[in-house]
Amino acid sequence: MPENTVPDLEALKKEAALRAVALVHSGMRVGLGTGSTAKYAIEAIGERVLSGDLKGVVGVATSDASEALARQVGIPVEPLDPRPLDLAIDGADEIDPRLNLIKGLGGALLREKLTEVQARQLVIIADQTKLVTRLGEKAPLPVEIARFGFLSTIERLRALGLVGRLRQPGAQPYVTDNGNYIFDAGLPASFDAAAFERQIKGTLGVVETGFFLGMADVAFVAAPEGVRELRP
Ligand SMILES: O=C(CO)[C@H](O)[C@H](O)COP(=O)(O)O
Repeated sequence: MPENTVPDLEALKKEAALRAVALVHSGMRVGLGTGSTAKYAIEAIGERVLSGDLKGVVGVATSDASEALARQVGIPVEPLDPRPLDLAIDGADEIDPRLNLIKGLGGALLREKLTEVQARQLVIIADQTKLVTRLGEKAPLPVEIARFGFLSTIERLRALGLVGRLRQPGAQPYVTDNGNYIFDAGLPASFDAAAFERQIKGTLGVVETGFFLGMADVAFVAAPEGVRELRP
């Protein structure tokens, strides 16, 4: 690529998505992620379903938006049940060198975690801007909290040292598919992610955090030089 050329992020996201979709085979139950990168994967699975290349594939969607898109592109969708998923494909907001993740800037963290924890293989797709040396470097940690008493929950989170704000894109707070709010928390420069996760999850009013620790099996990360396959 010539110097000073800005990489086309959408093209990179699509390249990463196509690498993941190559892992989908007929008969699989596949977790369908949420966000602008996962969208390319859902569209590509749909194309393979419609062309007859993939038969008997069923999607389990991680958001209302992904479910609508999946149905639109021809992927049969089922609700999550206790059976394992063969594969889940999703984007991420940050990916550290051990493939620990921050997810949830798209607001779907709870359904993503519920779905992806049941996947035999969690495949992350991203462009290179999502790589970080430590979680919290670029993105806040989304924390899904109950609406009832949310100001009290936020006080409790602040008492843990989390500096942040309620997600509020307009006049009203952002509401997740589950009817909850999101507190976007800046993370300290140094912390033990697993211990911090337990502490935040143990806070009254917290529903789930955007830490996805030890969950990803592989990440396809696209850069102008090509797609890298990263493993923990
Ligand atoms: O966690 C997510 C949604 O809850 C997304 O996977 C994450 O925000 C990445 O999205 P994008 O591919 O649009 O950058």
